[in-house]
Amino acid sequence: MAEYVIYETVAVLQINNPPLNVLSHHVRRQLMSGLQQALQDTAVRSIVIMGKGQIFTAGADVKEFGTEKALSDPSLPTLVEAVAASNKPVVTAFHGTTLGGGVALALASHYRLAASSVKIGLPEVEIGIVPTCGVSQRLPRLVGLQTAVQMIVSAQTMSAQQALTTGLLDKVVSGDLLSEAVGFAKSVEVQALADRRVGSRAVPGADTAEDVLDAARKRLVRRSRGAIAPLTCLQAIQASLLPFETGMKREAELGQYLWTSWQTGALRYAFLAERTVKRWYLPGNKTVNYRTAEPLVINSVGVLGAGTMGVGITICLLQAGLKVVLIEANKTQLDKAVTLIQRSLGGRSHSKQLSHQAMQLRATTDYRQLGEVDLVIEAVFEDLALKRKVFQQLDSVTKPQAILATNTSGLDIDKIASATQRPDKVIGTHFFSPANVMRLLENIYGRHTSPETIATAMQLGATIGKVGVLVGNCPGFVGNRMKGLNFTEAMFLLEEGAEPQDVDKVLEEFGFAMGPFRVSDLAGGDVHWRRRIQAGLTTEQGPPPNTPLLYRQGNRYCPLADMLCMQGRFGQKTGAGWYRYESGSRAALPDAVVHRLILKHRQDNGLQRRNISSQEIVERCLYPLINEGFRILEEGLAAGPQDIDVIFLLGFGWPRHTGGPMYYADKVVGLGILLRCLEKYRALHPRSAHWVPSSLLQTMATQGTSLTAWAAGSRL
Ligand SMILES: CCCCCC/C=C/CC(=O)SCCNC(=O)CCNC(=O)[C@H](O)C(C)(C)COP(=O)(O)OP(=O)(O)OC[C@H]1O[C@@H](n2cnc3c(N)ncnc32)[C@H](O)[C@@H]1OP(=O)(O)O
Repeated sequence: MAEYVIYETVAVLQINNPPLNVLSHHVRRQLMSGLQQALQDTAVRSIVIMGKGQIFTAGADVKEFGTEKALSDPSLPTLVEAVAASNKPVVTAFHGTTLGGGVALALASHYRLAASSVKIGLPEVEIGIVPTCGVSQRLPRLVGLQTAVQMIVSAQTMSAQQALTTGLLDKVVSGDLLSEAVGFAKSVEVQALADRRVGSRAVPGADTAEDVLDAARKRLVRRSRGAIAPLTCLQAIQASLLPFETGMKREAELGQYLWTSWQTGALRYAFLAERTVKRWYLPGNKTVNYRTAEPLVINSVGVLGAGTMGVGITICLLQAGLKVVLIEANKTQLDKAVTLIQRSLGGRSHSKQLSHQAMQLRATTDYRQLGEVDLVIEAVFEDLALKRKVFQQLDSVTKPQAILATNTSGLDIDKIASATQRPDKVIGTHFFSPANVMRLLENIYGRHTSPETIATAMQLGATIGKVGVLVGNCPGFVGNRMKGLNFTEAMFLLEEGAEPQDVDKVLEEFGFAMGPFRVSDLAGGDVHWRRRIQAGLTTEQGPPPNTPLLYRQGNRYCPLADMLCMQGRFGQKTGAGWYRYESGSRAALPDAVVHRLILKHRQDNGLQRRNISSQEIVERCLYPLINEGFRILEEGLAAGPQDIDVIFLLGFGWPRHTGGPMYYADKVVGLGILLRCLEKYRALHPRSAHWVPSSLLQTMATQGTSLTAWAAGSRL
């Protein structure tokens, strides 16, 4: 609701819709009625709009979007324009976070005041819409084009001080916001309003406008990769150079275009999915869930292994204020890791000026130092036998109630847990590299993992700023199990006529930051080569004895990646992989050696080259992965499609504007079309089991059920 209180001549409208004061329909109705009451009351000479509780407002109610309520009277644009039309001065005073629609109200007001700790932002582009309600027209008039572009297109928040400097705020206050705002409102009651109306001003620096817009356009064309909101927002900003009323019309047209686009639905879904997965439950037993399981309190964590992952994990833990004991048998490696960690946390190594966070680190070669920690994250080399040995040791040196987590990207959690006497306290915590940057934490429960252990791992993820997604135990878990198929098909496309750069280009145009071959070169081809060797698919010398070159373990197999690795071409780190890299450069250059290798492979094996369309590249690389997602749901290894989508959005750079693989399949491709496509490729490639449609997909496609609607209904 919104409260209405009079302080002498000032009417204060306070938004009170906890926790985030979103501008839901009932709030807008009360704000509008408060505004009208204040305008009619002759004793009222000025109006303050502010918020109660922790923040001013998180903006429009995203959960109303797509429903009638979003447009119900008064809509946000109607309310904002009523503020702009007020003939009594309106002062908006904000604190905490002020986003989207809150900024729109402020820009329509005559004065803007904020507490010094405020963060102001326009996240609309992230949910695929234009900042309408006059924001795209008033903001450039107030702060100039350059800052407006920066705020609207980057969606980054601005501090109170920055907002004051740019002219967005009239005053920053440090005392009690209510009394400051009331005092300020009184002081402006006699001031003329005409030149306080932002809409009546001209955009400053209009003479350099074209340069600013051109530069922004060039940047966005490069970065947007299929997302339509950023460039549309830029067009709206450009319209601020027109007379205000014409610009407002243009803003409305562009706003409507995005409001009804499929991409805004996908982006909104992504926003909500990231929050939904926090409400975890076991797919096979909903009684075990975030409400019923209590996490243990974790104050100190042991990290075992000071390689790249161990260092990244340690940084996250220290940044969250936890105490960390870092164990590494190799002293040189340990010292190197400590320097990296201290540097990353802003402290200087071997000096007394370590940051407070860095001082919470104890680095040692002695396992016994793990005796008092509440939880250990093992981050040693990805080798089952090694991990089992390490877990046996951990079991003997840690206190009995300590949780033992393994940072594995695909090994069997149950096999690791069975090396201990406490399988109920063993869990997988799969961090993504670089661990201190990537927001995803894939938590894997084993057969014996207790609800308390799961709750603790999920809580730890939240503490260190990650989005934890709970999944079941299977080779590769959810992320790598699905992702592997994408690379498999990408290689088959090389056999059939494509070059690595063709495949990468199409998938980058689809929205991925990097195509599969560039990703492979970045990650190091040897990582997966070792896994294929472990799985018996290949050997360091080539195919295992008596094995056909193009078939392994009953399925079609492409040996090209193995051939590159046998030549020591592991990717960027060796200067050559699917591409070549000039010394010190990360630019992937098409390589004639790879071209000849593919050509020879095709000739030697009688593989016919044909032209492959972009559409086929997308279908071949993405549909098997999606089909596997359906299998994962069918097998009860993920609670819902949101969990899978969040893994891909945050862990694998899946383009956010498509919502994630499962949303994309459901809402963009359509399950019926997906099924027919899988069947088509299954007929063409009968030796690839991943083209066999999952039964869940078949049922849903046949019954015309929507996956997202089905999932929303089954979520706790
Ligand atoms: C023709 C019609 C025109 C209509 C005009 C449309 C105009 C739109 C302008 C806008 O205002 S668009 C909306 C802009 N705002 C956002 O995108 C909100 C972004 N929110 C955030 O960044 C964060 O939530 C936060 C505000 C920084 C707070 O972060 P925190 O980590 O503290 O909390 P969360 O876990 O993120 O959220 C808690 C809870 O609240 C829900 N929520 C957050 N923001 C909104 C919102 N704007 N609307 C509805 N609900 C919101 C969030 O989903 C969580 O709830 P859940 O149940 O756990 O999902």
